[in-house]
Amino acid sequence: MNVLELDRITKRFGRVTVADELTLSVRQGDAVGVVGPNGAGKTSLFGMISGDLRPDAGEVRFDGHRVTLLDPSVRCRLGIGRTYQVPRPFLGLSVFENTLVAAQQGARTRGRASYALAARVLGETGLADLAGRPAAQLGLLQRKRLELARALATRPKLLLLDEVAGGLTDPEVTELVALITAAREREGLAVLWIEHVVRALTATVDRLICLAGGRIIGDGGPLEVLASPAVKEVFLGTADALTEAEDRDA
Ligand SMILES: Nc1ncnc2c1ncn2[C@@H]1O[C@H](COP(=O)(O)OP(=O)(O)OP(=O)(O)O)[C@@H](O)[C@H]1O
Repeated sequence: MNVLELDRITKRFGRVTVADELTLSVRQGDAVGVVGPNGAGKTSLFGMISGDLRPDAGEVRFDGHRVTLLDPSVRCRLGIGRTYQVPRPFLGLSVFENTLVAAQQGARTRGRASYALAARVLGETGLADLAGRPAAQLGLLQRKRLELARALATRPKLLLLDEVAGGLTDPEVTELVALITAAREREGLAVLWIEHVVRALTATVDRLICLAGGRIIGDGGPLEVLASPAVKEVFLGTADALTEAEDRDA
C-alpha cells in the first residue's frame, strides 16, 4: 500500500522550477534515498510533503488523506515526521523537554504516556544520558540525534530525513545508519532520506531517486541509479565522489 503519493506537483520560485509535474509513490515500510545536485529541489520536495511549502499545482496524498492544503502541524499529527538540514531544537529547553514537546504535539500523547514515549525515544537514539542537558549545549552529532529523536517522538508513519549525516565522521555515520535501520525495523515506518553522504544511503535504502531541475531523472536500486549515465551527467563535478562512495561500499 502506498503511504505517500505525489501527483504531478509543480512549484516555481520565479524562473526556478523546483518541481515540474513530479509524480512519486512511496509504499509503507519503504526506505527511499533522494539525491540530486545542489538546487535540484530536494528540500522543496520535503517542504511540499511536510506542509512547509504549498505546490502551485498537483496533489499530495498521505495515508489516504488529501493533505496538499493542510498545515504542517496537522500533517505531523497524521504521521509525517521530518528533520531539518539545520537542526531546529528549542535551544532553551533540555533534550528531554524537546522530545516531550514532540511526543505531546506530534503524537498527541498526554501525561505519563508522553513521558514514557519521550524517554523510550531518547533511549533508542542514545540520548538518555543527556536528557537534562540544554539543547544549546549539544555538539553536532548530538543535535542530529536530537533532531531524529524529536521526529521519532511524533510517532511518524513516514519519516523525512534531510541530510542527517552531513558533517559527521565515518564512525558517526555508521552509528546513525544503525539507528535509522533499527527505527525502521521496529516501527515499520517509511523513510525518505535526502543525503549527500552516499555511503549512508546505499547502506540503508532499497530505492534511490535522483532529482534534477524538479524532475525525477533516476528511480530504482541505489547502485543502478548511481551508475546511470543521466545521473552521472548531472553530478559532473561530484561524479568522482559518487564513484568513490560506491567503491567503498562494494
Ligand atoms: N523560498 C524560496 N524562495 C525562492 N527561491 C527558493 C526558495 N526555496 C528554494 N528556492 C530555490 O529553489 C531551488 C531549489 O532549492 P532546494 O533547497 O529545494 O534545493 P536542494 O536540492 O535541496 O538543494 P541543496 O542540495 O543545496 O540543499 C534553489 O535554487 C533555491 O534557491
